[in-house]
Amino acid sequence: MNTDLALGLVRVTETAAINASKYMGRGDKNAADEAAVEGMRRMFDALPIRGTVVIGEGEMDEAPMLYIGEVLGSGDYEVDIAVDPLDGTSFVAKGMPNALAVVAIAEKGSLLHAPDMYMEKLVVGPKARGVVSLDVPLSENIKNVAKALKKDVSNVTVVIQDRPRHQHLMEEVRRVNARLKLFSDGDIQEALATCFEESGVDIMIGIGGAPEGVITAAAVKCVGGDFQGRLCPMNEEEKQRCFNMGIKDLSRVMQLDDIVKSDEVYFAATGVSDGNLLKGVVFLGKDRAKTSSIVMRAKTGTIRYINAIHNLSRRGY
Ligand SMILES: O=P(O)(O)OC[C@H]1O[C@](O)(COP(=O)(O)O)[C@@H](O)[C@@H]1O
Ligand SMILES: [Mn+2]
Repeated sequence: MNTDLALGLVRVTETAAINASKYMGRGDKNAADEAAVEGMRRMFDALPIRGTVVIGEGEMDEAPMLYIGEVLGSGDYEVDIAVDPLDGTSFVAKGMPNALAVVAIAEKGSLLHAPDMYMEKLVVGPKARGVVSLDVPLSENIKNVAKALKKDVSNVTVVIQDRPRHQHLMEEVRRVNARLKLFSDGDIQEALATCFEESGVDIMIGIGGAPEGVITAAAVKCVGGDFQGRLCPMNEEEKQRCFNMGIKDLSRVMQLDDIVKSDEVYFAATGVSDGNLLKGVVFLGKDRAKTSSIVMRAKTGTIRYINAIHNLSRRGY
């Protein structure tokens, strides 16, 4: 795969982030999302790839752009694309921190092709790789992670999205006296934090979006952590959609290598509003904006932080 793609991919998330950040605090999550989608799509089309969206903004009938199956790019290098133009749409609408523009691309045929639905996820960092499973109780996973990290269980921190569907998980964390961190939205950023030791979180578990799951898996592969996922169809129609996309066994826990089959995978993210990992977009004077991004490649394990100052009028914003 062309290694220059890393910079090209950052342009995609930078543009999505700048576009979305114009909607900070306007109370309109759809407008923020649409702006991100437009920016992302435009910059994808400038890349020398022929990319197919394998998981993203919904299926063709329900999403005008970046829908599953959409082909992007102006070259012939074939890749799979997983997109979430704006993770944390409600953060942008409310003018809150932690919104990100994110994307992952990988060698053709290597990313999970699935509908835009829910997925159960379990994520840990590199030192706890191989010691957790979605098939065992959370309490057991916590104990195994404590052992792997050489920590007391009471010092292990589990991060969970604050939703009623996760009540039983929260109770289990409390029952074993581990630490619990809740978040309202944006599970990609929270999950990825488990792979950065200084973040102070060790395990992310819970049900969230499947596109976010595939993108998180790509990022986790780049940093050497562990990811497991299981699709959660909510009704017969969603089950049928999975079967139509070739997913036969819905009860099976998918391992990281099932979701991201190749090492030829890149992940890029740009902060829209300030977050744990990245700063948000800052507008400087009349026509400049500063962005902060991360881009990673699994094959080499390189993690790049890229700060950029954009001249908006010259770039045609
Ligand atoms: O809000 P729900 O239905 O619980 O879904 C959880 C999903 O929503 C998010 O919190 C926000 O996603 P969007 O901003 O892309 O809508 C995701 O990070 C998470 O995976
Ligand atoms: Mn999202």
